[in-house]
Amino acid sequence: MAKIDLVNVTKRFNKTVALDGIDLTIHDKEFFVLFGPAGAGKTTLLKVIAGVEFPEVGEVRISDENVNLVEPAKRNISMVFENYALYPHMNIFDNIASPMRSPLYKKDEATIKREVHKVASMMKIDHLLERLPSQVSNGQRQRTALGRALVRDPNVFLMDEPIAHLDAKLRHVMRAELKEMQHEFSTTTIYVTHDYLEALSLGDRVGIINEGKIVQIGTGEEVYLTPANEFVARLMGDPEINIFEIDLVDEDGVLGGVMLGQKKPHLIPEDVAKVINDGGYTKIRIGLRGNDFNYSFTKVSPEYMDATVYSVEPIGNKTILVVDVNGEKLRVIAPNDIKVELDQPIYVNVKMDKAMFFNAEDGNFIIRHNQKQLLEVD
Ligand SMILES: Nc1ncnc2c1ncn2[C@@H]1O[C@H](COP(=O)(O)OP(=O)(O)OP(=O)(O)O)[C@@H](O)[C@H]1O
Repeated sequence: MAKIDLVNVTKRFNKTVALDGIDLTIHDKEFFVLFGPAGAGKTTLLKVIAGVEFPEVGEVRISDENVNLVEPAKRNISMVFENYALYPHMNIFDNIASPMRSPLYKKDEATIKREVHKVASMMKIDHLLERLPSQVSNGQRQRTALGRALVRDPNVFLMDEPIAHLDAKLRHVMRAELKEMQHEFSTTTIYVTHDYLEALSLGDRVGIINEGKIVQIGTGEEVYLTPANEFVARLMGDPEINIFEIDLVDEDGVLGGVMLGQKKPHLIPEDVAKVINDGGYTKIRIGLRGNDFNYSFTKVSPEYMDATVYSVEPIGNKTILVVDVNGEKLRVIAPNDIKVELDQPIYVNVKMDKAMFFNAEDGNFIIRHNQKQLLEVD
């Protein structure tokens, strides 16, 4: 049982502010994903919770107790890093058992045997217990490291990109397994990643961190569908979301947006128009993900904009088309069997009902169509 509170936590390394006044509560038994770009402060945040870095300002509380002065070994926190350090001379069983043989958390051998087998079966490595780390695969080594961290029954489980170095296929498998195991953990977990798919699929909630500050906290759906600002929108998704300016035009009380060098405005959905009008926003940018376009090789209607194919990048089960609309390059997702030539004419229309509207002044999210209903859907 452990709830974690960070209260105004600031950590500097000389002139670098790694954590800048972080206020954050992780609920008991929550699987919380910390997501952000390189250098954002993710690892430092874990280290402050583990007690291996000390914040200059602020408080770390575990289960409502201030642990600032509690040394790392006494916090009963397990950490798994990308570079799992297994003992090379010990077999998998002894590696997993090692925390339970340490003086601080010592258990009797019968308990150790039971716990190692339980965890090993959860990790699907129970047939490998006699082998040395050098005799198992990368993925199995990683599972051993996860098992070793789990076996101690820690109050808190900190994982720093534990599967980042695995190849894409194995990462996919491990991601699915971690999700399955999540229910069995029942241990408050903070999981660091810079892979947005991992963030979206694993977390009860996702916290997005940038330059030492928490930018947004929400469920995967919330941060994907309603990112707090353009920065979060750009982080979430591959290919990156398209964000460009539109000029608002009011024709007899109906709000439209002129975009991408077109003459005719696109109609802005009524619920969005109301929020934009009520908020007095004048400079707007819209965000559209790769799926939020229709395209055709014939001009099916006047709304379709003239474009040309700028580049074609097949990636597995889809193709990313970069199309040029009046000099603006848009990333559009197409099926992987699409037949297309460079510089070929193409006609593109935007799905305004999918567009996210941002305030161009500060990059903050304003609204999208049907927002409330979208977030209510399970
Ligand atoms: N021991 C240290 N000494 C000096 N600067 C440090 C130290 N540890 C971290 N930093 C700096 O603090 C900032 C945050 O680093 P941190 O490792 O927490 O980022 P991160 O989000 O985990 O990045 P990554 O995804 O690249 O691992 C960075 O600018 C980093 O260079």
